[in-house]
Amino acid sequence: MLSVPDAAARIVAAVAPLPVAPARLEEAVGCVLAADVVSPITLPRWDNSAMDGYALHGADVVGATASDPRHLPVIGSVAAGAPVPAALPRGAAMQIMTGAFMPPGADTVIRVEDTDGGTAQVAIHKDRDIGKNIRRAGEDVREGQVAIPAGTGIGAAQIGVLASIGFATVPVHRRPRVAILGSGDELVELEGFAEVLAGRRIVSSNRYTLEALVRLNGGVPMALGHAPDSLDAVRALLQRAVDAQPDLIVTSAGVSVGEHDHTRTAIESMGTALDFWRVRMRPGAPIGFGRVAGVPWIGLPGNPVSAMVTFELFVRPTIRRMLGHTQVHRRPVPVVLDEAVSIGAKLTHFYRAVVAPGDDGRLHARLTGPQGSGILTSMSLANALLIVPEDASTVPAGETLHALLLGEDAALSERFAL
Ligand SMILES: Nc1nc2c(c(=O)[nH]1)N[C@H]1C(S)=C(S)[C@@H](COP(=O)(O)OP(=O)(O)OC[C@H]3O[C@@H](n4cnc5c(N)ncnc54)[C@H](O)[C@@H]3O)O[C@H]1N2
Ligand code: MOO
Repeated sequence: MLSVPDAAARIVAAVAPLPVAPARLEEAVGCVLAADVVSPITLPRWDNSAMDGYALHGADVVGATASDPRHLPVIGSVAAGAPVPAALPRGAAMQIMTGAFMPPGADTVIRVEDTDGGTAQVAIHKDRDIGKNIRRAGEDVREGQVAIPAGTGIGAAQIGVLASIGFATVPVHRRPRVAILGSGDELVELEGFAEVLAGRRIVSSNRYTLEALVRLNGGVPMALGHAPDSLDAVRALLQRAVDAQPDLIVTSAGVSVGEHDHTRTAIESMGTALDFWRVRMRPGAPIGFGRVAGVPWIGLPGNPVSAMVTFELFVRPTIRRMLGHTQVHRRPVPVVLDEAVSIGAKLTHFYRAVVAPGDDGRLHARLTGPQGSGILTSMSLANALLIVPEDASTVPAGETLHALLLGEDAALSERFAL
């Protein structure tokens, strides 16, 4: 049985970033830039005002105070979007709005709060901002400069930069199309909820969690439903998945040792050997990896928590690698245990936990409650997976272990990672 890091490394090494294609800027969020983006323009393009106020020559208002203001004639007004104004002579002021061109000659904008007056005459009663409140041409980006380097993940800020320098499309690695399929006679999708009410079936929640996880991580989910528990049906569904030409096939269930666990057998019967099956972890031990008709396949266990945990550890990094990310794994953060934890088997355990900063400035962890791998609410309450090493039978409260932060709280990792 492989360790978790070895298994993850093996899967990630077996895939590569997908081919590069232009994406519409609006659709590029979550992708990775495949080439340096060189700015065709300088930004800001011209010196402009950072404040609403009066443009003037600083030398004209030296020493201005509320009790000893400087009075200047206002010779015009310039708004954002208006043409470049006339030059400003000494001894005069021009009303100016945030973002408007600076009139040539002016070296200062005094904000409106530090003035009294209007459109004909202005009294300046503070000289604190002499030489200030001007956004200089080129202070953001310069023409010919790499505005965003290849390999950068595209978030909202990158979208903003790319838009402001005129990129309507950007070169990115194509998003992986991920086929999601399940198996089990007990399953229905939501349309069949009456069967659940009648006590005969359960909802195939994995179909929904895996689809959401694929989407959240930048892939394109293709939910292909589930097959009944027969080798032929599982094989037929796998063939449908292959025919849909995905970049990755993710199955849930059918990888354990039960009489109805057909996924592995089906895969093997389709002419491909498994690369590995089983990892020294709980939940999720029966995870498998291989290829079906050349398409990488990750076989997740059916238990809903196991499917989610193994997705985080194995599928997410695979999607990220295909998207072109270099940092594909979550970075473990040290956490202080607020309760003792113990493990039953010599396997690395991933416990659902709530992690939050404590008064000591460190992250603290407590479990979400019962940890059965069918208890999906334990996952919905958690913002982290607590990693309990296989050689630690009991770890007392107060000790430090590591955790993987999930979802929105993953951003905390950067602050607390070692
Ligand atoms: N004798 C043994 N039995 C089991 C072992 C073992 O080592 N020896 N391992 C257990 C562990 S751990 C896991 S995890 C499961 C893995 O089972 P499979 O991946 O083969 O999945 P199934 O047996 O079909 O289902 C397990 C469980 O999950 C539910 N399920 C399946 N698909 C879905 C879905 N799409 N949505 C929601 N829930 C689903 C299914 O109803 C079962 O309750 O095996 C243990 N057994
Ligand atoms: O490994 Mo199973 O995934 O514990 O529930």
